[in-house]
Amino acid sequence: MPPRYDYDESDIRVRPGRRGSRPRTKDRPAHLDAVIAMVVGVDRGRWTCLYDDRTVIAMRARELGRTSIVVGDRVALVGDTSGDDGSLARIVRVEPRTTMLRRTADDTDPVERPIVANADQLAIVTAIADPTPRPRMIDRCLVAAYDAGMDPLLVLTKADLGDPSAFLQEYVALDVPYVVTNLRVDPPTGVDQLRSLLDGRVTVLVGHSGVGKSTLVNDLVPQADRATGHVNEVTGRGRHTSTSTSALPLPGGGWVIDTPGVRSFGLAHVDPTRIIEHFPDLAAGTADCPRGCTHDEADCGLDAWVAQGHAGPSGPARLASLRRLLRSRLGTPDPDEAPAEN
Ligand SMILES: Nc1nc2c(ncn2[C@@H]2O[C@H](COP(=O)(O)OP(=O)(O)OP(=O)(O)O)[C@@H](O)[C@H]2O)c(=O)[nH]1
Ligand SMILES: [Zn+2]
Repeated sequence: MPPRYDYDESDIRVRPGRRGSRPRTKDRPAHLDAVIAMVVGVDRGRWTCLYDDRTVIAMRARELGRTSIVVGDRVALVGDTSGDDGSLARIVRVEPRTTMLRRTADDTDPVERPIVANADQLAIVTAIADPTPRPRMIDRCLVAAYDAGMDPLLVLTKADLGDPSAFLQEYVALDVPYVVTNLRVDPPTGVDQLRSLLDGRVTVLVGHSGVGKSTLVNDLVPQADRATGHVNEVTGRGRHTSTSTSALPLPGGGWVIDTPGVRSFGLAHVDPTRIIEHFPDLAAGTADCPRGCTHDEADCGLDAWVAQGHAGPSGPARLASLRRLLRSRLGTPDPDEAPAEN
């Protein structure tokens, strides 16, 4: 079998170039001299890449058209890869991706927005209080993680503000690993455990503003300097870091990728008939469903199954969450969900 490449739609759509002379995908030069770098930041048409411990700023080659290039992507660079001040390399190719975390603006928006490539873990960061946990947002993130082929991880912050057991009880049936942190004690608790869960992996952090993501990242990556507004040494860009996605190397190996601004996941790209598969605690309960059950209808077998306690104490809430998601996905907006932000 030929290798599968995760080409963007702009690679396969045959459309004449604006001047009619742009090379087609198959005619692209091979760029045998290219080096492979990792994209660690994106800002206004410039990609910050890490190659051989050098931070190289690059632009996108014209021949790539509108191919999306996101943090985590492995890219082929040509031109000036010195990383010297003012130097600019050129991205000529995006390597095949192992995973792609995507979202849409809302549940019916047809435009997919790729967020991060090649990450293998999605850390869903929630505060025990301040701000109040939003279980449906967490369920959405879980669906996004499973759909992207990433392992979810629950990070529950601000343990000084309340008892996490009730919250965790909601997710026991899911078998999702979790860690509880408290940075208001000396020494802070949970951070070492979190560090070991991130070790050697590429983890994307998502969560609402104020849950303590930046504080955690600063703890995990001492030179991260998140959200201070200074030029960031690792990403090399001068923009206020908390407004752009960036990948930071963990001292113990692996990467942590902070995604400020991703407050919600639109899931228009997830096939509604597959959403149930992303609720592993409920999926087994569909055995008694009628053929083609949408799981949001009177005959659905899930009601009885959940009522019998098979999905644990959180079953009813999770079933309600599944149905909200299905309705939203099918175009009935949920008034309680905050609109997604870019
Ligand atoms: N009580 C308590 N507060 C914490 C803890 N960790 C962080 N905070 C505070 O929570 C507030 C928000 O933390 P940030 O790290 O800025 O939160 P964030 O998720 O990065 O928010 P954005 O930058 O807006 O995306 C800050 O005032 C932190 O000091 C904790 O363990 N307990
Ligand atoms: Zn059903």
